[in-house]
Amino acid sequence: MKTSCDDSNQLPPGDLEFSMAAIDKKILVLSGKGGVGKSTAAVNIAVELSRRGLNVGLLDIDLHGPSVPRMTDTSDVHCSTIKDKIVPIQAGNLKIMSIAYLLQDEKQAVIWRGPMKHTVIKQLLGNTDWGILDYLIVDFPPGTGDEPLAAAELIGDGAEAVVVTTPQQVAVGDVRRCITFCEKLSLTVRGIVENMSSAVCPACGEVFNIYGSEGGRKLAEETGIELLGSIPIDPKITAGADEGRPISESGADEATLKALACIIDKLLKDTNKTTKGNDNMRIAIPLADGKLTLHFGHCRQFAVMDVDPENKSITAREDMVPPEHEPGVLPKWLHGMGVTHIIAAGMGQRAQQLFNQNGIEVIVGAEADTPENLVKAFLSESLVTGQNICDH
Ligand SMILES: Nc1ncnc2c1ncn2[C@@H]1O[C@H](COP(=O)(O)OP(=O)(O)OP(=O)(O)O)[C@@H](O)[C@H]1O
Repeated sequence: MKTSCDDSNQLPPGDLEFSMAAIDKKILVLSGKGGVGKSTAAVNIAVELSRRGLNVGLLDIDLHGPSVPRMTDTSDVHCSTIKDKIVPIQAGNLKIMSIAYLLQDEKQAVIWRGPMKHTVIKQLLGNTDWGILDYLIVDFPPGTGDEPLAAAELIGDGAEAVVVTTPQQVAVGDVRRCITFCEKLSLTVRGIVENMSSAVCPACGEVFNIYGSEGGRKLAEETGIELLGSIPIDPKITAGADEGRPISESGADEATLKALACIIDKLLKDTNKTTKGNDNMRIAIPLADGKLTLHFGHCRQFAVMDVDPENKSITAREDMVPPEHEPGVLPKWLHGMGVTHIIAAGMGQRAQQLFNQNGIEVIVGAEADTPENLVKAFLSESLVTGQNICDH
């Protein structure tokens, strides 16, 4: 995988909440035990999603055995920081960050105590310059102990889990413990990946279900959680991972590639990105005294209006306090909340560009009025817009 350290698209320092708000979907890849293929699943899900044109982050917080650098051929890379932000490794539209990039030697993390681990995980999440992402795939520490618990809490609301298991594990309690762990944290379990489910004959390509073929399906039925796919044992996966190649570049068997494609299709199937962007509309209006402010740069509140464009009606309103105004922060914050339009009185060209880069359409020159009146006028195409009085 060809990589470089990305020093473009710098964002100003922000905290964990703001970094996470700019990421549409967070998928935590979990397993009840080590060695079942959790990192393999995390790396390949991230790579495949990025190959489908999505902006993806891959974060490895498996402190005791970070495998992502080896699997992505980035073991020799050391990360730089710019303006307090750690610059992730960039491979196309995939951004990779691993605890291993920050360690002087591999064993360093193993001796850290709980609070130190917590601080490092927080830094990796909040201080990495992820920018705007469609997906962040997180390779979690195995098990359901304190480390994964603390990490899941840091990532916060709205994350989903993918549980990786093997046919042997399906039969024991580890997977169920993982599911209980997710329930306790109110984490949605997006699906189960059954790994090493069968073996492919290298001579004829026939698939043998060494452990029987029903384990994953039965577990899915029993728990009501979708079986995303069953990946066979394929020596090409092991060899590819050791050479830093994802499954799709490892010469893996047809059955393996199909299984991986099935997992990605299912993950994307009901990804409702439209709720945050395409069909629905979310209009943000900077406020002062309940009306559109003429001083955008100083506004202390935004009305965020959900709109049904078909019926030209307002479906919800939420008033939000923005973070401190620093270049690039507001567009990122509003994008993270799924805002598609902003109605302002005046705005500088540079700020407009930043909003546009974040997929937010800017309407300038509106007059001080209530958010409801402005949005109704906008929807009926009667919004009066005059001069763009830029107030910086
Ligand atoms: N389906 C598969 N076929 C063949 N080899 C596989 C398969 N899945 C994973 N492996 C190999 O098994 C080993 C363990 O996989 P991996 O590191 O992904 O597991 P893990 O659950 O993340 O382990 P740990 O918790 O120790 O990090 C790796 O060498 C990997 O290449």
